[in-house]
Amino acid sequence: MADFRFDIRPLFPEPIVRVTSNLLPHTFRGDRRQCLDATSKMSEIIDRLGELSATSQGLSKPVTTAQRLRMSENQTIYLLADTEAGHNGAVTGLLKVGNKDLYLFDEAGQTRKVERAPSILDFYVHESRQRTGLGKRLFETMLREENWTPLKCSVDRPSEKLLAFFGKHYGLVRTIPQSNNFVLYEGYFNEANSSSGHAHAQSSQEAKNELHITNSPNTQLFGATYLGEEVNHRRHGSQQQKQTPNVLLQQITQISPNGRYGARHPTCTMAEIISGISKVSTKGAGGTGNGESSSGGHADGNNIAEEMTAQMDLHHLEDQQQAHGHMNTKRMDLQEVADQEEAHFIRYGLPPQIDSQPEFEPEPEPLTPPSPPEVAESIIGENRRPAGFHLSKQHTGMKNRSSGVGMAVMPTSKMEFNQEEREDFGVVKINRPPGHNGHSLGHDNTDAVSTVSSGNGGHLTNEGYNDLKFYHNRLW
Ligand SMILES: CC(=O)SCCNC(=O)CCNC(=O)[C@H](O)C(C)(C)COP(=O)(O)OP(=O)(O)OC[C@H]1O[C@@H](n2cnc3c(N)ncnc32)[C@H](O)[C@@H]1OP(=O)(O)O
Repeated sequence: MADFRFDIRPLFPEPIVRVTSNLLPHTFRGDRRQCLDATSKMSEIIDRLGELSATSQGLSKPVTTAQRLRMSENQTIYLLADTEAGHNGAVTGLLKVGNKDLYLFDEAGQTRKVERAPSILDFYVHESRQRTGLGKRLFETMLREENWTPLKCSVDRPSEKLLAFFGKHYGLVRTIPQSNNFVLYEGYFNEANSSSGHAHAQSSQEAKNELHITNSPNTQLFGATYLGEEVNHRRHGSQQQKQTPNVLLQQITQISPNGRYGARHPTCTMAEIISGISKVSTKGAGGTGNGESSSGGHADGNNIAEEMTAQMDLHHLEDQQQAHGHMNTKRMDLQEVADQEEAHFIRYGLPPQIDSQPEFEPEPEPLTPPSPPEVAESIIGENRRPAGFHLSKQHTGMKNRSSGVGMAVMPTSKMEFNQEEREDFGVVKINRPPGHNGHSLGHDNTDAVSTVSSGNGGHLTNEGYNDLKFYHNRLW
């Protein structure tokens, strides 16, 4: 059994506790000092149980760690303890669940995207207590708390023991073949079987949007967005689209890609900054100098500065928390992506697939003291001088290379990628509506003629588009 050098009983006023990203039992009440103590102990418990589970499943690296739970937004761990065991009590089981966006085959072999699918991610009962009903007890508690049914659970690469467990306790035997590592049981897509209504609503939404997807790299990268658009277009015609211009935008938001491409990004990204610049430059359309640009965009510029200051305050707070062992920032850099791929390899012996959505979360950055902040240079017209505030590396993107780049290439309302001809690397057309060639500087789509740069047009391409290289060099 998993016993510890400390008394686990204060952490387990109930035999089963629920732990989320704050690493505290759901029952926890205490002051700051007690909170730190509890998170540290809970981390140790989760790490140990995660290791035991990995060993039991023959994995070389745990799927469950405290650090990963801390970095995840929608995962929950249920821990089962025997407070009577030994001097300090013992922890006997762990069940990690979460919601995943999955591409799944239904019984007819059609691909469906299911958002926030209830998923069983890691399940372990100590060897000395297996087959005594503890697994069922833990699982039933989880079902109650999450308001899930066994049939609606997708199971991430179940072991033989877990398959037997589902068969014995819930009569679930017949699975729907999948191309990824998740196992679903027949009846998963039957709407009548939806317990919480969550999955039901999902299916209706899918049917509405015709979310059958192709296997093309574009679909994998950008999701099924344009299929929905096409269907909408065919069904309702372009008039409908004009009447509801944000329907497509909404689809783009809703049908975001999953896997690492769908990972939440920090709000301060190069794409957003460029987008902010475009807004500013709109005011100075046709202008050629700094004066027009900055005066026109003064209010927006202030807004951006305020926003960045607010974010800076927030992240400064996070930096302080990091120094105290509270790493709540959700960041992912290239090393982390590599780590996740490695974790996937460990679990599956396969390279990760975009739509398999295996259980991997962004690894946190190592616990290091916050680096000295850098002074950011304002990018807004005349305001291009050292800002009156400090930005951390996170704001400048120095440590967020993958996230920043990800956002930079994600289709947003401000960026499009329907290039009609080959262009130089690093050139991004901003807010050029489909079908427009955007060659005219006098065009009313003023975002495409940003005057935020130095005024001589030196940061526009020959064709009048913002040159990403310029912003890249300024910001990164
Ligand atoms: C997504 C994932 O996490 S996959 C990994 C699942 N975890 C593991 O394989 C780790 C090792 N196994 C375990 O930790 C446990 O066996 C669990 C979590 C699967 C089940 O917990 P238990 O406490 O054993 O479950 P519980 O006692 O409620 O139910 C027992 C039933 O589970 C199945 N089961 C449990 N252990 C075994 C086993 N060694 N061999 C075959 N079936 C088993 C059987 O159906 C068993 O019923 P039976 O004893 O009548 O045959």
